[in-house]
Amino acid sequence: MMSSPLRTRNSHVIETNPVPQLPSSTLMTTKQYTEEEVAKVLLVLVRLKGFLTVPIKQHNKEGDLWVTIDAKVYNLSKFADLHPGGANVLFADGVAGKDATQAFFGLHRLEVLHRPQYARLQIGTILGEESVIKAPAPGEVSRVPYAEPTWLASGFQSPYYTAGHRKFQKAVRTFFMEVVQPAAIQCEENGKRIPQEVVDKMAEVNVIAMRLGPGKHLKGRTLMNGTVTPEEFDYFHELILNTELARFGTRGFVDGLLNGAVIGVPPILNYGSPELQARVVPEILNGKKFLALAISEAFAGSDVSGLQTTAVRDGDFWVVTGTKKWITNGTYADYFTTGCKTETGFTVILIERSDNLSTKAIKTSYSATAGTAYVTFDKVRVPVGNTLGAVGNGMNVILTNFNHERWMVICTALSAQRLVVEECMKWASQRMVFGKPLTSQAVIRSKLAGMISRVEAGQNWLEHITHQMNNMTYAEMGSKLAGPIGLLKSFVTRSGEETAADATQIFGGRALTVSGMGKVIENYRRTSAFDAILAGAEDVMADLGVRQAMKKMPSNARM
Ligand code: HEM
Repeated sequence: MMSSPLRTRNSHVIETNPVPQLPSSTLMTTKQYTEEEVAKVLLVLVRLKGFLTVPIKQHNKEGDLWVTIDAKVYNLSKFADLHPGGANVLFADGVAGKDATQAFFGLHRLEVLHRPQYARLQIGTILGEESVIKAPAPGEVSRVPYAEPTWLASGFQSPYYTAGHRKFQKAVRTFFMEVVQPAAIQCEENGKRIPQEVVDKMAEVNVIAMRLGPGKHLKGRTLMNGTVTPEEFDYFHELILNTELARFGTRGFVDGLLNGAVIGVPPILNYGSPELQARVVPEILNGKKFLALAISEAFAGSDVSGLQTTAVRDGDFWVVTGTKKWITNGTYADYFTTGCKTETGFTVILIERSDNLSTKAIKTSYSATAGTAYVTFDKVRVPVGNTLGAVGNGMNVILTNFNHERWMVICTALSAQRLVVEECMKWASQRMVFGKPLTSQAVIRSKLAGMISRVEAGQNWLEHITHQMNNMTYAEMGSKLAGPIGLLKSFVTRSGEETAADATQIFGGRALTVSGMGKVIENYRRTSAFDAILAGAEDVMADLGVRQAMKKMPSNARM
Protein backbone atom coordinates (compact mmCIF):
# COMPACT_ATOMS: atom_id res chain seq x y z
CA MET A 1 0.00 0.00 0.00
CA MET A 2 2.71 2.48 1.02
CA SER A 3 4.73 3.44 -1.99
CA SER A 4 7.91 5.42 -1.49
CA PRO A 5 8.32 8.79 -3.13
CA LEU A 6 10.20 8.85 -6.38
CA ARG A 7 11.96 12.02 -7.25
CA THR A 8 14.60 13.06 -9.64
CA ARG A 9 16.57 16.29 -9.20
CA ASN A 10 15.24 17.68 -12.45
CA SER A 11 11.65 16.65 -12.51
CA HIS A 12 10.68 16.30 -8.85
CA VAL A 13 8.27 13.52 -9.81
CA ILE A 14 6.76 12.15 -6.68
CA GLU A 15 4.11 9.49 -6.91
CA THR A 16 2.03 8.96 -3.82
CA ASN A 17 -0.94 6.89 -2.85
CA PRO A 18 -3.86 9.05 -1.86
CA VAL A 19 -4.58 9.28 1.82
CA PRO A 20 -2.01 7.76 4.15
CA GLN A 21 0.83 9.09 2.08
CA LEU A 22 0.84 12.70 3.20
CA PRO A 23 4.41 12.61 4.55
CA SER A 24 5.74 11.41 1.21
CA SER A 25 3.77 13.88 -0.88
CA THR A 26 5.46 16.32 -3.17
CA LEU A 27 5.48 19.13 -0.69
CA MET A 28 5.35 19.75 2.97
CA THR A 29 4.08 23.07 4.23
CA THR A 30 6.63 25.09 6.19
CA LYS A 31 4.19 25.67 9.03
CA GLN A 32 4.54 23.28 11.99
CA TYR A 33 1.36 21.43 12.83
CA THR A 34 0.12 19.71 15.98
CA GLU A 35 -1.14 16.13 15.62
CA GLU A 36 -4.69 17.37 15.85
CA GLU A 37 -4.14 19.92 13.10
CA VAL A 38 -2.44 17.30 10.92
CA ALA A 39 -5.52 15.12 11.22
CA LYS A 40 -7.68 18.03 10.05
CA VAL A 41 -5.32 18.76 7.16
CA LEU A 42 -5.48 15.10 6.16
CA LEU A 43 -9.23 15.25 6.05
CA VAL A 44 -9.15 18.29 3.81
CA LEU A 45 -6.60 16.65 1.57
CA VAL A 46 -8.73 13.53 1.30
CA ARG A 47 -11.39 15.68 -0.26
CA LEU A 48 -8.88 17.22 -2.63
CA LYS A 49 -7.85 13.81 -3.86
CA GLY A 50 -6.18 14.92 -7.07
CA PHE A 51 -3.85 17.17 -5.14
CA LEU A 52 -1.84 14.32 -3.76
CA THR A 53 -1.60 12.31 -6.88
CA VAL A 54 -0.44 14.99 -9.32
CA PRO A 55 3.37 15.23 -9.48
CA ILE A 56 4.88 18.71 -9.53
CA LYS A 57 5.91 18.34 -13.15
CA GLN A 58 2.26 18.28 -14.20
CA HIS A 59 1.63 21.73 -12.74
CA ASN A 60 3.04 23.21 -15.90
CA LYS A 61 0.25 25.00 -17.67
CA GLU A 62 -1.68 28.25 -17.64
CA GLY A 63 -3.74 28.49 -14.46
CA ASP A 64 -1.79 25.65 -12.86
CA LEU A 65 1.88 26.50 -12.69
CA TRP A 66 4.39 25.42 -10.06
CA VAL A 67 8.15 25.59 -10.00
CA THR A 68 10.69 24.55 -7.41
CA ILE A 69 13.59 26.75 -6.42
CA ASP A 70 16.16 25.44 -3.97
CA ALA A 71 13.84 22.70 -2.64
CA LYS A 72 10.97 25.15 -2.15
CA VAL A 73 7.77 24.87 -4.14
CA TYR A 74 6.18 28.02 -5.58
CA ASN A 75 2.69 28.26 -7.03
CA LEU A 76 2.98 30.81 -9.84
CA SER A 77 -0.47 30.12 -11.35
CA LYS A 78 -1.86 33.59 -10.61
CA PHE A 79 1.49 35.37 -10.48
CA ALA A 80 2.53 34.38 -14.03
CA ASP A 81 0.65 37.26 -15.65
CA LEU A 82 2.13 39.71 -13.13
CA HIS A 83 5.71 38.44 -13.41
CA PRO A 84 8.01 41.40 -14.27
CA GLY A 85 9.98 39.12 -16.59
CA GLY A 86 6.80 38.12 -18.45
CA ALA A 87 4.65 34.98 -18.30
CA ASN A 88 6.18 33.22 -21.30
CA VAL A 89 9.53 32.58 -19.66
CA LEU A 90 7.79 30.74 -16.83
CA PHE A 91 6.12 28.28 -19.19
CA ALA A 92 9.38 27.43 -20.92
CA ASP A 93 10.69 23.88 -21.00
CA GLY A 94 12.92 23.28 -18.03
CA VAL A 95 11.01 25.83 -15.94
CA ALA A 96 7.27 25.05 -15.70
CA GLY A 97 6.74 22.22 -13.21
CA LYS A 98 10.50 21.77 -12.89
CA ASP A 99 13.47 22.63 -10.73
CA ALA A 100 14.06 26.23 -11.84
CA THR A 101 16.85 26.95 -9.33
CA GLN A 102 19.57 27.58 -11.88
CA ALA A 103 17.31 29.58 -14.22
CA PHE A 104 16.08 31.67 -11.28
CA PHE A 105 19.51 32.57 -9.88
CA GLY A 106 20.78 33.45 -13.32
CA LEU A 107 18.19 36.22 -13.39
CA HIS A 108 17.24 37.27 -9.86
CA ARG A 109 18.84 38.13 -6.56
CA LEU A 110 17.97 35.93 -3.59
CA GLU A 111 16.29 38.91 -1.92
CA VAL A 112 13.47 38.69 -4.52
CA LEU A 113 12.25 35.52 -2.84
CA HIS A 114 12.27 37.25 0.55
CA ARG A 115 10.05 40.15 -0.49
CA PRO A 116 6.70 39.55 1.28
CA GLN A 117 4.66 39.69 -1.94
CA TYR A 118 6.77 36.89 -3.44
CA ALA A 119 7.53 34.92 -0.27
CA ARG A 120 3.86 34.08 -0.04
CA LEU A 121 4.00 32.32 -3.41
CA GLN A 122 5.84 29.52 -1.64
CA ILE A 123 3.38 26.76 -0.88
CA GLY A 124 5.72 24.20 0.58
CA THR A 125 9.05 22.43 0.52
CA ILE A 126 10.18 19.21 -1.08
CA LEU A 127 10.10 16.41 1.39
CA GLY A 128 13.53 15.05 2.23
CA GLU A 129 15.39 17.88 0.56
CA GLU A 130 17.14 20.72 2.34
CA SER A 131 17.06 24.26 1.10
CA VAL A 132 20.74 25.24 0.87
CA ILE A 133 20.76 28.82 -0.45
CA LYS A 134 20.59 31.23 2.47
CA ALA A 135 21.37 34.88 3.08
CA PRO A 136 23.67 35.43 6.07
CA ALA A 137 21.69 35.99 9.28
CA PRO A 138 22.14 39.41 10.93
CA GLY A 139 25.63 39.50 12.42
CA GLU A 140 26.89 36.53 10.41
CA VAL A 141 30.00 36.89 8.25
CA SER A 142 30.03 35.90 4.59
CA ARG A 143 31.85 32.71 3.66
CA VAL A 144 32.49 33.87 0.10
CA PRO A 145 36.30 34.10 -0.22
CA TYR A 146 37.56 37.71 0.09
CA ALA A 147 34.08 38.98 0.93
CA GLU A 148 35.37 39.87 4.39
CA PRO A 149 38.69 41.31 5.52
CA THR A 150 41.05 38.45 6.34
CA TRP A 151 40.80 38.93 10.10
CA LEU A 152 37.16 37.82 9.88
CA ALA A 153 37.88 34.78 7.70
CA SER A 154 37.92 31.47 9.49
CA GLY A 155 41.40 30.21 10.41
CA PHE A 156 43.27 33.49 9.79
CA GLN A 157 45.11 35.51 12.43
CA SER A 158 45.70 39.24 12.77
CA PRO A 159 48.10 41.17 14.99
CA TYR A 160 45.66 44.09 15.24
CA TYR A 161 42.28 42.80 16.35
CA THR A 162 41.46 41.46 19.82
CA ALA A 163 38.56 39.29 20.98
CA GLY A 164 36.93 42.58 22.00
CA HIS A 165 37.09 43.89 18.44
CA ARG A 166 35.47 40.66 17.20
CA LYS A 167 32.66 40.96 19.70
CA PHE A 168 32.17 44.58 18.72
CA GLN A 169 32.15 43.74 14.99
CA LYS A 170 29.41 41.15 15.48
CA ALA A 171 27.27 43.54 17.51
CA VAL A 172 27.76 46.36 15.00
CA ARG A 173 26.95 44.17 12.01
CA THR A 174 23.79 42.90 13.67
CA PHE A 175 22.74 46.45 14.54
CA PHE A 176 23.43 47.79 11.07
CA MET A 177 21.68 44.92 9.31
CA GLU A 178 18.62 45.08 11.52
CA VAL A 179 18.25 48.81 12.10
CA VAL A 180 20.09 50.69 9.38
CA GLN A 181 20.05 48.55 6.22
CA PRO A 182 16.29 48.80 5.53
CA ALA A 183 16.51 52.61 5.80
CA ALA A 184 19.66 52.66 3.66
CA ILE A 185 17.92 50.87 0.80
CA GLN A 186 14.81 53.05 1.03
CA CYS A 187 16.64 56.38 1.35
CA GLU A 188 19.05 55.54 -1.46
CA GLU A 189 16.02 55.09 -3.70
CA ASN A 190 13.74 57.90 -2.57
CA GLY A 191 16.48 60.43 -1.79
CA LYS A 192 14.98 61.34 1.59
CA ARG A 193 17.20 62.04 4.57
CA ILE A 194 17.86 59.33 7.14
CA PRO A 195 14.67 58.81 9.24
CA GLN A 196 14.76 60.35 12.71
CA GLU A 197 13.83 57.03 14.37
CA VAL A 198 17.00 55.44 12.88
CA VAL A 199 19.04 58.43 14.10
CA ASP A 200 17.51 57.99 17.57
CA LYS A 201 18.37 54.29 17.63
CA MET A 202 21.93 55.06 16.53
CA ALA A 203 22.19 57.68 19.26
CA GLU A 204 20.90 55.18 21.82
CA VAL A 205 23.88 52.87 21.23
CA ASN A 206 26.15 55.88 20.62
CA VAL A 207 27.01 55.15 16.99
CA ILE A 208 27.12 58.89 16.24
CA ALA A 209 29.60 59.53 19.06
CA MET A 210 31.75 56.51 18.17
CA ARG A 211 32.02 57.62 14.56
CA LEU A 212 34.07 60.60 15.74
CA GLY A 213 36.74 58.19 16.90
CA PRO A 214 38.32 57.60 20.30
CA GLY A 215 38.42 60.53 22.71
CA LYS A 216 36.93 62.32 25.65
CA HIS A 217 33.57 62.80 23.92
CA LEU A 218 32.90 59.09 24.63
CA LYS A 219 33.38 59.47 28.38
CA GLY A 220 30.39 58.24 30.37
CA ARG A 221 28.63 56.84 27.31
CA THR A 222 27.52 53.22 26.98
CA LEU A 223 28.88 52.05 23.66
CA MET A 224 26.97 49.47 21.64
CA ASN A 225 25.15 48.28 24.75
CA GLY A 226 28.41 47.97 26.67
CA THR A 227 30.24 45.80 24.11
CA VAL A 228 33.24 48.12 24.46
CA THR A 229 34.12 50.70 27.11
CA PRO A 230 34.98 54.32 26.19
CA GLU A 231 38.55 53.68 27.42
CA GLU A 232 38.99 50.59 25.25
CA PHE A 233 37.51 52.18 22.13
CA ASP A 234 40.26 52.68 19.55
CA TYR A 235 40.66 53.40 15.83
CA PHE A 236 40.13 49.73 14.96
CA HIS A 237 36.68 49.93 16.55
CA GLU A 238 36.02 52.99 14.43
CA LEU A 239 37.38 51.21 11.34
CA ILE A 240 34.91 48.40 12.04
CA LEU A 241 32.02 50.88 12.25
CA ASN A 242 33.02 52.50 8.96
CA THR A 243 33.41 49.12 7.28
CA GLU A 244 30.03 47.88 8.41
CA LEU A 245 28.05 50.95 7.39
CA ALA A 246 29.36 50.84 3.83
CA ARG A 247 28.33 47.25 3.14
CA PHE A 248 24.89 47.91 1.68
CA GLY A 249 25.80 49.12 -1.81
CA THR A 250 24.14 52.47 -1.08
CA ARG A 251 26.88 55.08 -1.52
CA GLY A 252 24.69 58.20 -1.21
CA PHE A 253 23.36 56.91 2.08
CA VAL A 254 26.88 56.39 3.44
CA ASP A 255 27.21 60.17 3.35
CA GLY A 256 23.60 60.61 4.44
CA LEU A 257 24.41 58.65 7.60
CA LEU A 258 25.43 61.91 9.28
CA ASN A 259 28.88 62.09 7.72
CA GLY A 260 28.65 65.85 8.09
CA ALA A 261 29.01 65.41 11.84
CA VAL A 262 31.85 62.91 11.48
CA ILE A 263 33.93 65.43 9.58
CA GLY A 264 32.58 68.64 11.11
CA VAL A 265 32.45 67.96 14.86
CA PRO A 266 36.17 67.11 15.44
CA PRO A 267 37.23 70.77 14.96
CA ILE A 268 34.77 71.69 17.75
CA LEU A 269 36.17 68.95 20.00
CA ASN A 270 39.76 69.87 19.24
CA TYR A 271 39.52 73.64 19.03
CA GLY A 272 36.17 74.83 20.44
CA SER A 273 35.84 76.55 23.83
CA PRO A 274 34.52 74.36 26.70
CA GLU A 275 31.28 76.42 26.72
CA LEU A 276 30.73 75.90 23.01
CA GLN A 277 31.46 72.18 23.30
CA ALA A 278 29.06 71.79 26.23
CA ARG A 279 26.29 73.61 24.36
CA VAL A 280 26.58 72.06 20.92
CA VAL A 281 28.26 68.65 21.03
CA PRO A 282 25.77 66.68 23.20
CA GLU A 283 22.75 67.58 21.06
CA ILE A 284 24.63 66.46 17.94
CA LEU A 285 25.89 63.21 19.45
CA ASN A 286 22.39 62.51 20.75
CA GLY A 287 20.98 62.90 17.24
CA LYS A 288 18.84 65.94 18.00
CA LYS A 289 20.76 68.44 15.87
CA PHE A 290 22.75 68.00 12.64
CA LEU A 291 26.00 69.47 11.51
CA ALA A 292 27.85 69.88 8.22
CA LEU A 293 31.45 70.76 7.39
CA ALA A 294 31.43 73.74 5.04
CA ILE A 295 34.83 74.23 3.43
CA SER A 296 34.66 73.79 -0.35
CA GLU A 297 33.36 76.51 -2.64
CA ALA A 298 32.71 76.96 -6.31
CA PHE A 299 35.94 78.99 -6.19
CA ALA A 300 38.04 76.45 -4.31
CA GLY A 301 37.92 72.71 -3.67
CA SER A 302 41.09 70.87 -2.76
CA ASP A 303 42.99 74.21 -3.03
CA VAL A 304 41.56 75.57 0.21
CA SER A 305 43.76 78.65 0.01
CA GLY A 306 41.45 79.99 -2.70
CA LEU A 307 38.38 80.20 -0.41
CA GLN A 308 36.39 83.42 -0.70
CA THR A 309 33.81 83.30 2.11
CA THR A 310 34.72 86.17 4.41
CA ALA A 311 34.24 86.79 8.14
CA VAL A 312 34.60 90.39 9.26
CA ARG A 313 34.73 91.37 12.95
CA ASP A 314 31.98 93.64 14.28
CA GLY A 315 32.38 93.92 18.05
CA ASP A 316 31.64 90.53 19.62
CA PHE A 317 30.42 89.12 16.34
CA TRP A 318 31.71 87.85 13.04
CA VAL A 319 29.74 88.89 10.00
CA VAL A 320 30.01 86.08 7.46
CA THR A 321 29.32 86.50 3.76
CA GLY A 322 29.85 84.04 0.92
CA THR A 323 28.84 80.68 -0.48
CA LYS A 324 29.82 77.06 -0.02
CA LYS A 325 29.29 74.22 -2.47
CA TRP A 326 29.02 70.38 -2.29
CA ILE A 327 28.23 70.51 1.44
CA THR A 328 27.29 67.00 2.59
CA ASN A 329 24.18 66.93 4.88
CA GLY A 330 23.92 70.69 4.28
CA THR A 331 20.24 70.59 3.25
CA TYR A 332 19.18 69.74 6.80
CA ALA A 333 22.15 70.76 8.96
CA ASP A 334 21.53 72.99 11.97
CA TYR A 335 25.22 73.94 12.28
CA PHE A 336 28.01 74.53 9.79
CA THR A 337 31.71 74.24 10.67
CA THR A 338 32.82 76.85 8.19
CA GLY A 339 36.17 77.84 6.72
CA CYS A 340 36.34 81.66 6.38
CA LYS A 341 38.81 84.19 5.09
CA THR A 342 39.61 86.70 7.86
CA GLU A 343 41.89 89.68 8.03
CA THR A 344 44.81 87.58 9.23
CA GLY A 345 44.48 84.45 7.12
CA PHE A 346 41.87 81.71 7.57
CA THR A 347 39.63 81.05 10.50
CA VAL A 348 37.19 78.23 11.18
CA ILE A 349 33.88 79.33 12.70
CA LEU A 350 30.87 77.35 13.86
CA ILE A 351 27.78 78.94 12.31
CA GLU A 352 24.22 78.18 13.34
CA ARG A 353 21.40 78.10 10.78
CA SER A 354 19.46 81.36 10.81
CA ASP A 355 17.31 83.47 8.50
CA ASN A 356 20.45 84.81 6.81
CA LEU A 357 21.79 81.34 6.06
CA SER A 358 20.05 79.47 3.28
CA THR A 359 20.66 76.05 1.76
CA LYS A 360 19.65 74.65 -1.59
CA ALA A 361 19.90 71.01 -2.64
CA ILE A 362 22.43 70.32 -5.39
CA LYS A 363 21.54 67.57 -7.83
CA THR A 364 24.41 65.09 -7.96
CA SER A 365 24.81 61.72 -9.63
CA TYR A 366 24.44 60.00 -6.29
CA SER A 367 21.37 59.89 -4.05
CA ALA A 368 19.88 63.08 -2.62
CA THR A 369 19.81 61.26 0.73
CA ALA A 370 23.37 62.63 1.20
CA GLY A 371 21.79 66.09 1.53
CA THR A 372 24.39 67.76 -0.71
CA ALA A 373 23.83 71.51 -0.54
CA TYR A 374 24.78 74.91 -1.81
CA VAL A 375 24.99 77.18 1.22
CA THR A 376 24.65 80.95 1.15
CA PHE A 377 25.75 83.17 4.05
CA ASP A 378 24.21 86.59 3.74
CA LYS A 379 25.85 88.75 6.42
CA VAL A 380 25.28 86.07 9.06
CA ARG A 381 26.11 87.36 12.54
CA VAL A 382 28.01 84.80 14.61
CA PRO A 383 29.29 85.26 18.22
CA VAL A 384 33.11 85.33 18.31
CA GLY A 385 32.85 82.60 20.96
CA ASN A 386 32.07 80.26 18.03
CA THR A 387 35.60 80.59 16.66
CA LEU A 388 37.37 77.22 16.45
CA GLY A 389 41.06 77.64 17.23
CA ALA A 390 43.03 80.85 17.02
CA VAL A 391 42.01 83.53 14.55
CA GLY A 392 44.15 83.07 11.46
CA ASN A 393 45.01 79.44 12.35
CA GLY A 394 42.16 78.00 10.27
CA MET A 395 44.39 76.36 7.70
CA ASN A 396 45.92 74.25 10.44
CA VAL A 397 42.47 73.34 11.80
CA ILE A 398 41.29 72.35 8.33
CA LEU A 399 44.39 70.41 7.39
CA THR A 400 44.66 68.37 10.61
CA ASN A 401 40.97 67.58 10.35
CA PHE A 402 41.46 66.25 6.83
CA ASN A 403 43.52 63.29 8.07
CA HIS A 404 40.66 61.71 9.96
CA GLU A 405 38.17 62.55 7.23
CA ARG A 406 40.34 60.98 4.53
CA TRP A 407 41.04 57.92 6.66
CA MET A 408 37.26 57.52 7.13
CA VAL A 409 36.70 57.77 3.37
CA ILE A 410 39.35 55.10 2.83
CA CYS A 411 37.57 52.76 5.28
CA THR A 412 34.17 53.15 3.62
CA ALA A 413 35.57 53.12 0.07
CA LEU A 414 37.41 49.87 0.73
CA SER A 415 34.36 48.29 2.29
CA ALA A 416 32.25 49.21 -0.75
CA GLN A 417 34.99 47.86 -3.01
CA ARG A 418 35.03 44.58 -1.11
CA LEU A 419 31.29 44.26 -1.54
CA VAL A 420 31.86 44.53 -5.28
CA VAL A 421 34.39 41.70 -5.05
CA GLU A 422 31.80 39.57 -3.25
CA GLU A 423 29.14 40.35 -5.85
CA CYS A 424 31.55 39.46 -8.68
CA MET A 425 32.60 36.21 -6.99
CA LYS A 426 28.97 35.19 -6.60
CA TRP A 427 27.89 36.27 -10.06
CA ALA A 428 30.85 34.68 -11.81
CA SER A 429 29.99 31.39 -10.07
CA GLN A 430 26.24 31.40 -10.63
CA ARG A 431 26.04 32.91 -14.10
CA MET A 432 26.12 30.25 -16.82
CA VAL A 433 27.47 31.05 -20.28
CA PHE A 434 27.70 28.46 -23.02
CA GLY A 435 26.67 25.87 -20.44
CA LYS A 436 29.49 26.73 -18.02
CA PRO A 437 29.87 29.19 -15.14
CA LEU A 438 31.51 32.51 -15.98
CA THR A 439 34.48 31.49 -13.83
CA SER A 440 35.45 29.00 -16.52
CA GLN A 441 36.66 31.99 -18.60
CA ALA A 442 40.30 32.89 -17.92
CA VAL A 443 39.63 36.56 -18.66
CA ILE A 444 37.04 36.67 -15.87
CA ARG A 445 39.39 34.97 -13.42
CA SER A 446 42.06 37.48 -14.34
CA LYS A 447 39.70 40.38 -13.52
CA LEU A 448 38.82 38.73 -10.21
CA ALA A 449 42.53 38.35 -9.42
CA GLY A 450 43.06 42.07 -10.02
CA MET A 451 40.15 43.20 -7.89
CA ILE A 452 40.97 40.84 -5.02
CA SER A 453 44.62 41.91 -4.99
CA ARG A 454 43.71 45.60 -4.98
CA VAL A 455 41.25 45.37 -2.10
CA GLU A 456 43.59 43.18 -0.05
CA ALA A 457 46.53 45.54 -0.61
CA GLY A 458 44.41 48.52 0.42
CA GLN A 459 43.10 46.73 3.50
CA ASN A 460 46.56 45.75 4.72
CA TRP A 461 47.88 49.28 4.24
CA LEU A 462 44.82 50.71 5.99
CA GLU A 463 45.26 48.43 8.99
CA HIS A 464 48.94 49.39 9.20
CA ILE A 465 48.05 53.11 9.22
CA THR A 466 45.26 52.53 11.73
CA HIS A 467 47.76 50.86 14.04
CA GLN A 468 49.97 53.97 13.79
CA MET A 469 46.96 56.16 14.61
CA ASN A 470 46.38 54.12 17.76
CA ASN A 471 49.92 54.85 18.85
CA MET A 472 50.32 58.51 17.91
CA THR A 473 49.09 61.79 19.32
CA TYR A 474 46.72 63.90 17.21
CA ALA A 475 49.62 66.24 16.41
CA GLU A 476 51.93 63.36 15.42
CA MET A 477 49.23 62.01 13.13
CA GLY A 478 49.11 65.42 11.47
CA SER A 479 52.82 65.52 10.80
CA LYS A 480 53.56 61.85 10.08
CA LEU A 481 50.41 60.43 8.54
CA ALA A 482 49.09 63.14 6.20
CA GLY A 483 51.34 61.82 3.41
CA PRO A 484 50.66 58.09 3.83
CA ILE A 485 46.91 58.73 4.22
CA GLY A 486 46.94 60.86 1.05
CA LEU A 487 48.77 58.14 -0.87
CA LEU A 488 46.50 55.41 0.44
CA LYS A 489 43.36 57.38 -0.40
CA SER A 490 44.64 57.91 -3.91
CA PHE A 491 45.56 54.21 -4.22
CA VAL A 492 42.18 53.03 -2.94
CA THR A 493 40.09 55.31 -5.13
CA ARG A 494 42.17 54.52 -8.24
CA SER A 495 41.75 50.81 -7.42
CA GLY A 496 38.04 51.43 -7.00
CA GLU A 497 37.75 52.87 -10.48
CA GLU A 498 39.57 49.85 -11.97
CA THR A 499 37.39 47.51 -9.95
CA ALA A 500 34.24 49.34 -11.08
CA ALA A 501 35.33 48.96 -14.70
CA ASP A 502 36.18 45.25 -14.29
CA ALA A 503 32.94 44.54 -12.43
CA THR A 504 30.98 46.28 -15.18
CA GLN A 505 32.56 43.98 -17.76
CA ILE A 506 31.77 40.93 -15.65
CA PHE A 507 28.12 41.92 -15.14
CA GLY A 508 27.58 43.30 -18.65
CA GLY A 509 24.26 45.09 -19.22
CA ARG A 510 23.16 44.28 -15.66
CA ALA A 511 25.77 46.72 -14.37
CA LEU A 512 23.80 49.51 -16.04
CA THR A 513 20.45 48.95 -14.33
CA VAL A 514 19.60 50.32 -10.90
CA SER A 515 17.62 47.24 -9.86
CA GLY A 516 18.08 43.53 -10.29
CA MET A 517 21.25 41.45 -10.41
CA GLY A 518 23.73 44.24 -11.04
CA LYS A 519 22.30 46.91 -8.73
CA VAL A 520 25.31 46.98 -6.40
CA ILE A 521 27.68 47.26 -9.35
CA GLU A 522 25.58 50.00 -10.94
CA ASN A 523 25.61 52.00 -7.71
CA TYR A 524 29.33 51.49 -7.27
CA ARG A 525 30.21 52.30 -10.90
CA ARG A 526 28.16 55.50 -10.68
CA THR A 527 29.39 56.61 -7.27
CA SER A 528 32.98 55.40 -6.79
CA ALA A 529 34.16 58.69 -8.31
CA PHE A 530 32.77 60.49 -5.23
CA ASP A 531 35.44 58.89 -3.08
CA ALA A 532 38.06 60.02 -5.57
CA ILE A 533 36.95 63.65 -5.13
CA LEU A 534 35.46 64.21 -1.67
CA ALA A 535 37.97 65.11 1.06
CA GLY A 536 40.66 65.73 -1.55
CA ALA A 537 40.92 64.85 -5.23
CA GLU A 538 42.81 61.67 -6.11
CA ASP A 539 45.69 63.37 -7.93
CA VAL A 540 46.06 65.98 -5.19
CA MET A 541 46.18 63.17 -2.60
CA ALA A 542 48.91 61.32 -4.47
CA ASP A 543 50.87 64.53 -4.89
CA LEU A 544 50.46 65.38 -1.21
CA GLY A 545 51.99 62.02 -0.32
CA VAL A 546 55.03 62.66 -2.47
CA ARG A 547 55.42 66.28 -1.37
CA GLN A 548 55.34 65.24 2.30
CA ALA A 549 57.96 62.58 1.61
CA MET A 550 60.15 65.08 -0.25
CA LYS A 551 60.04 67.42 2.74
CA LYS A 552 61.56 64.64 4.82
CA MET A 553 64.35 63.77 2.39
CA PRO A 554 67.68 63.89 4.26
CA SER A 555 69.81 66.66 2.78
CA ASN A 556 72.80 64.32 2.57
CA ALA A 557 70.99 61.50 0.76
CA ARG A 558 72.79 60.58 -2.48
CA MET A 559 72.71 57.52 -4.71
C1 HEM B 1 9.16 32.69 -7.34
C2 HEM B 1 9.40 32.89 -8.61
C3 HEM B 1 9.74 34.18 -9.27
C4 HEM B 1 9.59 35.45 -8.81
C5 HEM B 1 9.00 35.91 -7.49
C6 HEM B 1 10.10 36.34 -9.83
C7 HEM B 1 10.15 37.71 -9.73
C8 HEM B 1 10.78 38.54 -10.63
C9 HEM B 1 11.04 39.94 -10.43
C10 HEM B 1 10.67 40.75 -9.19
C11 HEM B 1 11.68 40.40 -11.51
C12 HEM B 1 12.16 41.85 -11.75
C13 HEM B 1 13.65 41.95 -11.65
C14 HEM B 1 14.21 41.78 -10.26
O1 HEM B 1 13.73 42.46 -9.33
O2 HEM B 1 15.13 40.98 -10.10
C15 HEM B 1 11.82 39.28 -12.41
C16 HEM B 1 12.44 39.36 -13.63
C17 HEM B 1 12.62 38.27 -14.47
N1 HEM B 1 12.31 36.97 -14.21
FE1 HEM B 1 11.40 36.27 -12.57
N2 HEM B 1 10.53 35.58 -10.87
C18 HEM B 1 10.34 34.26 -10.56
C19 HEM B 1 10.69 33.17 -11.31
C20 HEM B 1 11.26 33.21 -12.54
C21 HEM B 1 11.68 32.08 -13.28
C22 HEM B 1 11.55 30.63 -12.81
C23 HEM B 1 12.20 32.52 -14.43
C24 HEM B 1 12.76 31.61 -15.46
C25 HEM B 1 13.31 31.86 -16.56
C26 HEM B 1 12.12 33.98 -14.42
C27 HEM B 1 12.57 34.84 -15.41
C28 HEM B 1 12.67 36.21 -15.30
C29 HEM B 1 13.23 37.07 -16.30
C30 HEM B 1 13.75 36.66 -17.67
C31 HEM B 1 13.21 38.35 -15.77
C32 HEM B 1 13.73 39.63 -16.43
C33 HEM B 1 15.18 39.76 -15.96
C34 HEM B 1 15.90 40.98 -16.42
O3 HEM B 1 15.27 41.94 -16.89
O4 HEM B 1 17.14 40.98 -16.29
N3 HEM B 1 11.55 34.38 -13.25
N4 HEM B 1 11.29 38.17 -11.83
